[in-house]
Amino acid sequence: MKIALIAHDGKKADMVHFLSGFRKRLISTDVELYATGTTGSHIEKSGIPVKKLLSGPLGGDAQIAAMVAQKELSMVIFFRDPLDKHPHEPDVQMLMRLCDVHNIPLATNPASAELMIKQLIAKI
Ligand SMILES: O=C(CO)COP(=O)(O)O
Repeated sequence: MKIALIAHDGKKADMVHFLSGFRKRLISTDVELYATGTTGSHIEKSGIPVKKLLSGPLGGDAQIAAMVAQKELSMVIFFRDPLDKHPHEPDVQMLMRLCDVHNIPLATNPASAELMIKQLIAKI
Protein backbone atom coordinates (compact mmCIF):
# COMPACT_ATOMS: atom_id res chain seq x y z
CA MET A 1 0.00 0.00 0.00
CA LYS A 2 1.08 3.55 -0.67
CA ILE A 3 0.95 6.25 1.99
CA ALA A 4 1.68 9.93 1.34
CA LEU A 5 3.40 12.08 3.95
CA ILE A 6 3.46 15.86 4.07
CA ALA A 7 4.39 18.25 6.84
CA HIS A 8 4.60 21.99 6.92
CA ASP A 9 7.90 23.35 8.24
CA GLY A 10 6.62 23.80 11.80
CA LYS A 11 5.47 20.17 11.84
CA LYS A 12 8.35 18.32 10.20
CA ALA A 13 9.87 17.28 13.51
CA ASP A 14 6.45 15.98 14.59
CA MET A 15 6.26 13.91 11.40
CA VAL A 16 9.68 12.32 11.96
CA HIS A 17 8.81 11.62 15.59
CA PHE A 18 5.46 10.13 14.60
CA LEU A 19 6.98 7.82 11.97
CA SER A 20 9.75 6.67 14.31
CA GLY A 21 7.07 5.04 16.45
CA PHE A 22 6.12 2.83 13.48
CA ARG A 23 9.62 2.49 11.97
CA LYS A 24 9.88 -1.32 12.09
CA ARG A 25 6.52 -1.93 10.50
CA LEU A 26 6.90 0.81 7.91
CA ILE A 27 10.24 -0.59 6.77
CA SER A 28 9.45 -4.28 6.93
CA THR A 29 5.88 -4.38 5.68
CA ASP A 30 4.49 -3.91 2.20
CA VAL A 31 4.28 -0.13 2.54
CA GLU A 32 5.57 2.42 0.05
CA LEU A 33 6.00 5.89 1.47
CA TYR A 34 5.79 9.03 -0.67
CA ALA A 35 6.50 12.53 0.58
CA THR A 36 6.81 16.09 -0.60
CA GLY A 37 10.45 17.03 -1.13
CA THR A 38 11.60 18.62 2.10
CA THR A 39 9.43 16.44 4.30
CA GLY A 40 10.93 13.46 2.47
CA SER A 41 14.49 14.64 3.15
CA HIS A 42 13.78 14.84 6.87
CA ILE A 43 12.22 11.36 6.84
CA GLU A 44 15.15 9.92 4.88
CA LYS A 45 17.64 11.36 7.36
CA SER A 46 15.81 9.50 10.10
CA GLY A 47 16.55 6.23 8.26
CA ILE A 48 13.11 5.53 6.82
CA PRO A 49 13.06 5.00 3.02
CA VAL A 50 10.66 7.29 1.17
CA LYS A 51 10.08 8.33 -2.42
CA LYS A 52 10.47 12.08 -2.69
CA LEU A 53 8.23 14.21 -4.90
CA LEU A 54 8.59 17.94 -5.57
CA SER A 55 8.68 20.31 -2.65
CA GLY A 56 5.19 21.43 -1.61
CA PRO A 57 5.36 25.02 -2.84
CA LEU A 58 6.76 23.79 -6.19
CA GLY A 59 3.94 21.32 -6.83
CA GLY A 60 4.49 18.43 -4.43
CA ASP A 61 1.03 18.77 -2.87
CA ALA A 62 -0.42 18.81 -6.38
CA GLN A 63 1.48 15.62 -7.28
CA ILE A 64 0.03 13.90 -4.21
CA ALA A 65 -3.41 15.27 -5.10
CA ALA A 66 -3.06 13.63 -8.52
CA MET A 67 -2.22 10.30 -6.86
CA VAL A 68 -5.32 10.70 -4.70
CA ALA A 69 -7.47 11.38 -7.77
CA GLN A 70 -6.08 8.23 -9.41
CA LYS A 71 -6.87 6.24 -6.26
CA GLU A 72 -3.24 5.20 -5.85
CA LEU A 73 -3.01 6.03 -2.14
CA SER A 74 -4.38 4.22 0.90
CA MET A 75 -3.91 7.22 3.17
CA VAL A 76 -2.55 10.75 3.33
CA ILE A 77 -0.87 12.05 6.46
CA PHE A 78 -0.61 15.83 6.27
CA PHE A 79 0.59 17.59 9.38
CA ARG A 80 -0.48 21.15 8.63
CA ASP A 81 0.72 24.13 10.60
CA PRO A 82 -2.41 26.12 11.40
CA LEU A 83 -0.35 28.95 12.86
CA ASP A 84 1.59 29.77 9.69
CA LYS A 85 0.80 31.12 6.22
CA HIS A 86 1.56 29.13 3.08
CA PRO A 87 1.94 30.67 -0.40
CA HIS A 88 0.59 27.49 -2.01
CA GLU A 89 -2.57 27.33 0.13
CA PRO A 90 -4.71 26.67 -3.01
CA ASP A 91 -2.73 23.44 -3.59
CA VAL A 92 -3.26 22.44 0.05
CA GLN A 93 -7.01 23.02 -0.26
CA MET A 94 -7.08 21.07 -3.53
CA LEU A 95 -5.35 18.09 -1.94
CA MET A 96 -7.73 18.01 1.01
CA ARG A 97 -10.75 18.47 -1.25
CA LEU A 98 -9.70 15.56 -3.47
CA CYS A 99 -9.24 13.33 -0.42
CA ASP A 100 -12.89 14.04 0.39
CA VAL A 101 -14.02 13.62 -3.22
CA HIS A 102 -12.36 10.19 -3.44
CA ASN A 103 -12.91 9.15 0.19
CA ILE A 104 -9.22 8.73 0.93
CA PRO A 105 -8.31 8.77 4.65
CA LEU A 106 -6.62 12.07 5.54
CA ALA A 107 -4.97 12.60 8.91
CA THR A 108 -3.96 16.16 9.73
CA ASN A 109 -2.53 15.65 13.20
CA PRO A 110 -0.61 12.90 15.03
CA ALA A 111 -3.58 11.72 17.11
CA SER A 112 -5.72 10.96 14.06
CA ALA A 113 -2.75 9.62 12.09
CA GLU A 114 -1.99 7.14 14.86
CA LEU A 115 -5.54 5.78 14.90
CA MET A 116 -5.60 5.43 11.11
CA ILE A 117 -2.15 3.96 10.57
CA LYS A 118 -2.67 1.32 13.26
CA GLN A 119 -5.84 0.24 11.48
CA LEU A 120 -4.14 0.19 8.06
CA ILE A 121 -1.01 -1.64 9.17
CA ALA A 122 -3.11 -4.25 10.96
CA LYS A 123 -4.53 -5.23 7.54
CA ILE A 124 -1.15 -6.20 6.02
O1 LIG B 1 4.54 22.66 1.74
C1 LIG B 1 4.28 21.54 2.06
C2 LIG B 1 2.91 21.11 2.21
O2 LIG B 1 1.97 22.07 1.79
C3 LIG B 1 5.34 20.57 2.33
O3 LIG B 1 6.34 20.64 1.35
P1 LIG B 1 7.83 20.24 1.72
O4 LIG B 1 7.79 18.87 2.29
O5 LIG B 1 8.59 20.27 0.44
O6 LIG B 1 8.28 21.26 2.72
